[in-house]
Amino acid sequence: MIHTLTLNPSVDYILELDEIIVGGLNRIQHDTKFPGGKGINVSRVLNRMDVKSKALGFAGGFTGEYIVDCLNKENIQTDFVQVADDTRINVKIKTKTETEINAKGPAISGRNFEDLKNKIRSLSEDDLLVLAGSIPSTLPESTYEELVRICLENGTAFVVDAEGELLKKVLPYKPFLIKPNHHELGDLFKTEFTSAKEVIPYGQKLVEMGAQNVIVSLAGKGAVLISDEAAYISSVPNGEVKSSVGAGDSMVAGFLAAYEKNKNIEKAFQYSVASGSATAFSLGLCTKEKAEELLSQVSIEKVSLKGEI
Ligand SMILES: Nc1ncnc2c1ncn2[C@@H]1O[C@H](COP(=O)(O)OP(=O)(O)OP(=O)(O)O)[C@@H](O)[C@H]1O
Ligand SMILES: O=P(O)(O)OC[C@@]1(O)O[C@H](CO)[C@@H](O)[C@@H]1O
Repeated sequence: MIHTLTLNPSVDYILELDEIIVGGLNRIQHDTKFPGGKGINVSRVLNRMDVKSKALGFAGGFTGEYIVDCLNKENIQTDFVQVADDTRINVKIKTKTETEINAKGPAISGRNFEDLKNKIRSLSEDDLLVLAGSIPSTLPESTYEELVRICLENGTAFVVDAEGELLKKVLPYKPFLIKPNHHELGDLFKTEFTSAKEVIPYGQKLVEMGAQNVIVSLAGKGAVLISDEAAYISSVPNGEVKSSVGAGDSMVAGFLAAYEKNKNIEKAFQYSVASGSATAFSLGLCTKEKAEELLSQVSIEKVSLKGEI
């Protein structure tokens, strides 16, 4: 079974207004809240795609209760370690552009972390763990590495969607999939990208460092999948972006949902991009119907890594 791990979940509070006046009183036209955090978004999209998963992580206080309650109401199984402080609230401000204010998250005690590790220890080779998002500031940057070592011992495949050192440190353990966006990839290699093609050699470096499959998203400019056999460049559908919060997580969920059905990397990538765009074109996460409606607009070009196209 797929398990998602959100060490730093959030209540996402989405505020819509024409413009924001810094230093002034702003009245909101529309506001919504969602249970958020990257792993939780993956579980919610998987559920909409009829794939069962269990959401793990740390949750505390009234915000933690809200998240667990929302997930359970959606029939998503949860097994969170209860922590003393409140789960964070992240503010997403949607004007003509999108501004995100992500909080730090609660303190995690040594006991909390031990309890979480015991839950990861109970996974087997029939399970897959998705480790996604930032970690609370009281945990060290080796946290994901420590957890994927447990996965390796138990034969549990894993997927990582994280930034910087958190991501770099898990590569030698051979993640099945990683999904940096082009900014995160650029930060890793101290460079910038303007097109999908430019990303390929850097994706190949991540494959050499251990990743089995690398998806790099470039928002409206497309996406790339690189493995040790080939690279695929994808177009993205045209549409109006309503909120891109969770678009990357929807790509991970879409990829896993499709791969579980057909074991075909190229088709799973196409479904992944359609899912990402379906979320970008929605306020909140995509539905299966919306993702499938966009599928025919996602064209995939295979790029052989041995030279020919
Ligand atoms: N302007 C757009 N037009 C079409 N699709 C888009 C657009 N912006 C984002 N998407 C879809 O969302 C996917 C993920 O976008 P992006 O590269 O912003 O990922 P991310 O930064 O990981 O997302 P997140 O906001 O979840 O952190 C893209 O691959 C694409 O499918
Ligand atoms: O602070 P992190 O953990 O990097 O990201 C958290 C977050 O921005 O990611 C999700 C969208 O991908 C949101 O639901 C959530 O607020």
